[in-house]
Amino acid sequence: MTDSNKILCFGELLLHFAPDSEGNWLNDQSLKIFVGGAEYNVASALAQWKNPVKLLSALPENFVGNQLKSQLENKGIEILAEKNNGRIGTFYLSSDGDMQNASVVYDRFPSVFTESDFSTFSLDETFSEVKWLHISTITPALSENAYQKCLDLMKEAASRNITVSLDLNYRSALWQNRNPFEKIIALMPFVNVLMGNIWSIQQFLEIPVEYELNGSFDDKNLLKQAEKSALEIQKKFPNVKLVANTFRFTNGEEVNYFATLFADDKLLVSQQYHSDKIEERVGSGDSFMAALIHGTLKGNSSQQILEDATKVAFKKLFVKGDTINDSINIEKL
Ligand SMILES: O=C(O)C(=O)C[C@H](O)[C@H](O)CO
Repeated sequence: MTDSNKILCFGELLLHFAPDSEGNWLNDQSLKIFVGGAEYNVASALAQWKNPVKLLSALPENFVGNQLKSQLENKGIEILAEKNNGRIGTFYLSSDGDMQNASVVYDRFPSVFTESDFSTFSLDETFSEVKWLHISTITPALSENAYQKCLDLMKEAASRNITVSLDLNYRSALWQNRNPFEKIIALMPFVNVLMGNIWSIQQFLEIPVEYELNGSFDDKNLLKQAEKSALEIQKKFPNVKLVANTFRFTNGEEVNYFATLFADDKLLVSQQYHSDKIEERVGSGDSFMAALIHGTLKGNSSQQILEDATKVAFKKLFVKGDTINDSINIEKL
């Protein structure tokens, strides 16, 4: 029997158009394009660190789809691609923009992913050699089929003893006029590793931020709240073994960054990082998630997992594009 050692990620592959914010790209007739998508970003980092990875996604049946497929394969990502005549989803975000605010323009409805019924691959094929499943809260927001597939994959993973991770990343443009609570709460019983922050936990799981916070990154109440939220999560969902929180405080170009990990009934706190100038606001959380998966699968201590993931995520703030590059080697941070 072959050992199960693959990480399966499920999510939409996107093209990210990154114009400069002054609009010079129009005169220059030149636009930066990155390949993105939260789960793809995780898969890409994991593959770069030599983990066997599969991505369940969707690709159009045209040369764009074929070229993307080759690109992924060259990176060492095995792709299970649903196919139809749709187009690849895209988003526009200027080179200094932030996914979390209104500056992102999505153009992904419909797309080959949002139109898919995800029926091409059987569960046996999808889960063959898999030991970890990763999904983010972006995917269940995309279509009823995508949400249903998240639920089916998570249920199946739990029944096969496959670890399940969920990144609680909130994209307001995707949940307009909808409360995500009901959908996300239905996924939670199958989750073992959760990543987010005290505010996304409040947003998705309705576990409130109760401590008064003064807005500064060294407010001790942030830690008290991180512990309280994690305890509450474990009370409601005992299968959750790890809860990671990232704390990114940006003020203009300046950034302060640290993270926490609740593991074995204890809140661990990482080293703090500071820079006067942030270079890239996209993909840092995804690189944190990838490092969390990598370190857990390697059997590293919880404190080392946390320190490595925090350092990776901080370094990603200086790497352009949605994914990490060779400058971030988790074995030599
Ligand atoms: O917003 C989305 O749906 C994306 O997946 C795009 C980005 O790559 C992702 O948000 C970065 O975390």
